[in-house]
Amino acid sequence: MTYPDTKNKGKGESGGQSAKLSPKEDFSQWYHELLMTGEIIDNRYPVKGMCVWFPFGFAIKKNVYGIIRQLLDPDHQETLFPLMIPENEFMKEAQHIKGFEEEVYWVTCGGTTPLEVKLALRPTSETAIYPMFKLWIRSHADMPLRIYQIVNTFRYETKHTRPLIRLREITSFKEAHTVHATWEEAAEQVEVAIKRYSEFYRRLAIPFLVSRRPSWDKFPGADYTTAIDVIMPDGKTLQVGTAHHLGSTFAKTYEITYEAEDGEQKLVNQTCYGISERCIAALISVHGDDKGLALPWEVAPVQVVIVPILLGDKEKVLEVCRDLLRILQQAGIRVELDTSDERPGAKFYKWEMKGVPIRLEVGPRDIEKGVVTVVRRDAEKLTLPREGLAQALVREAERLQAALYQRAEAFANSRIREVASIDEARAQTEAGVALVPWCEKEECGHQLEDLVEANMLGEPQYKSFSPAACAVCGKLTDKRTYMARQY
Ligand SMILES: Nc1ncnc2c1ncn2[C@@H]1O[C@H](COS(=O)(=O)NC(=O)[C@@H](N)CS)[C@@H](O)[C@H]1O
Ligand SMILES: [Zn+2]
Repeated sequence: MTYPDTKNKGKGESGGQSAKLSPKEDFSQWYHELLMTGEIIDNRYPVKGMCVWFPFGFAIKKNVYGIIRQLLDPDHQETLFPLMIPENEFMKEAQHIKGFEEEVYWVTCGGTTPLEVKLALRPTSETAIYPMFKLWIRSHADMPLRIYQIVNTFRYETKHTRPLIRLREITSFKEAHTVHATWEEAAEQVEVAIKRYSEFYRRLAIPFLVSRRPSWDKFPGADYTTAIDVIMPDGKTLQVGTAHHLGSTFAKTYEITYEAEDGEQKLVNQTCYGISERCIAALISVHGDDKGLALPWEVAPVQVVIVPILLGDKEKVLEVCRDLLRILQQAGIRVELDTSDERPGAKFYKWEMKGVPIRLEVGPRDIEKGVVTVVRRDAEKLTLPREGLAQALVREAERLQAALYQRAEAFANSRIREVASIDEARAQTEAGVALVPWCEKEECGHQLEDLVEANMLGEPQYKSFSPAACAVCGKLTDKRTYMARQY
């Protein structure tokens, strides 16, 4: 399948390569162009905030979400709830929790027949799932209950929409919902969720921040929200995962109780935690460079591409390449042999742009010496013997993983700085994250956001700090908040 616009896009008139776009120079243009030329997302669908997955992008997503399933399946059960939520159930949330009534889409008729009861398209599924939890939970024995689903959800976003980042149809919304007998057990589950998300982003070689959101920015109906944020190439942050302690708020609204030992009905405690395709936006943005995508081995649809250098005895070169293809396939590696009639240089450009972790070049001289030229996407070039090549490539893949993480970590660390004053925080959040002393009083928090003109990501988790003066009121505090501009 060819996508005419993507093939020609990215090349100048001469068919050469376009002026190299760099994520650090002009992130937004680089990002939008790469989604097209990298055949990830086609943003030309005629509904605002709704996009099409190209097959290559979809293959990346399948591998990425395969990791999420691997991390959740040992102690969660995957399931599926309906897309549409009856108004009476949805409005319970709107009355009690005032979360999503401004973001929800409604279905009001079937064909030409008006519906008795309007149906909401799930913006997230608490109001679809929790009436069923009321039926499912009877006693202690039914808990802990841990389910998740990976579905599309719909939010009438009024801010600027952006592919993968701010959508009106979120196509790959992984939402987990858990039920516990006590508040403490639910709190433990929030920690488990953050640990699984941390493992997930580490396997994508993506560094991240973990913060407790300020009370005014938690999930509607939650006791607290812990969020995972990634620093994007332009220094703004992207919220790529959230875990919410819901206490018994939804249990009250949906009357979810269990019979305790003493025979009385007790309200349950709940959590929910979600990741969307923003994780793909982070993967593309954090590792991408002026050559295009750079994909970690574990999620790359094509892990190794073989480019024959057709000089001298062409048939011999092709025969050796086909042999290599078979050996690597048998070793379980996702490998392609590019026998198209483009010049090798154009092939190098194409496969680098698509983020292929390792390229093999095989020419007559390599064959003479029984070796292969190996080019890792982070530009490491080496020569390896054909003997034992598959194992050697897996080792190179591990080195690439470490190199990608180190490159990303160095960038992220360069964009975080501890500051003491509001002016320093303003300067730092122009294109980065400021770590600001904050006494945790709400009015100081609101003043901080107003005067710094950036968002509070909240209190860094798993870190402690020495006393410093709150940047607003001067009170000594060992508390800090991250601040940044957010997508
Ligand atoms: N419009 C959107 N487009 C893409 N991703 C989004 C959008 N809105 C939220 N997300 C992502 O989805 C994650 C979960 O959304 S949420 O509102 O924070 N949490 C919930 O909906 C809870 N029910 C947990 S599943 C967010 O952390 C964010 O990464
Ligand atoms: Zn203060």
